Amino acid sequence: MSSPSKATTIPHVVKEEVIASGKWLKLEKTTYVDPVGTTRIWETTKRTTRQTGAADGVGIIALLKRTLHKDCVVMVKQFRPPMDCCTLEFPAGLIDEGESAETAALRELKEETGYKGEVVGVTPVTCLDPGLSNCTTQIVMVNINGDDMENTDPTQQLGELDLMKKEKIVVDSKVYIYGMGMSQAFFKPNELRVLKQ
Ligand SMILES: Nc1nc(=O)[nH]c2c1ncn2[C@H]1C[C@H](O)[C@@H](COP(=O)(O)OP(=O)(O)O)O1
Repeated sequence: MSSPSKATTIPHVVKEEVIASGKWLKLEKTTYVDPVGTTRIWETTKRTTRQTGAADGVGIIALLKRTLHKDCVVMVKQFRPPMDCCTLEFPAGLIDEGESAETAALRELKEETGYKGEVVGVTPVTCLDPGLSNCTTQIVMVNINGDDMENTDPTQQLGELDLMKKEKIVVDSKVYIYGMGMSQAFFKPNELRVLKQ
């Protein structure tokens, strides 16, 4: 006997109301219709800085390439006020108005690490924490020629917050997942065929 079928509908947002707003973020009450046709409420955070048509920011996977060295993935350790500790992250930042993801990536990489890079790839717009926020990012792949004179003694241009010292470090989930993917591809490539391609 087949089970009674539930009515299905295309889920969609009906209304977005701002509950609180600051300089960088706002909290909204999102009224939406779920897949079975029930009207519900979701609490949503959004950035106030979003530019039309673009992702909010970029994340940068930068490979430092030097003669006679293994390639290194460049990461940044910085104090993050919402976490009240330092985090280990890929270099990242918000896209400025009128800026492309590629330009933002090279600018942020220079600011946060001192390295001058070359873009070799960029993802489509991806979401970051969709149960919490509509925040989006594009991941930009960058190569750094570490033999270039410009990249032999890189100097960071960090803000005040980045220089604060704290012991505890939380690893960004993107870094962790990247590490697990690399580990899987290297040590157990046959267990997940998609990683072999
Ligand atoms: N949620 C935020 N709250 C703040 O009080 N300030 C914030 C938020 N998000 C961004 N910013 C400020 C902090 C920096 O001065 C600029 C640039 O940020 P971004 O490009 O994201 O750089 P990183 O923080 O290094 O990723 O905006």
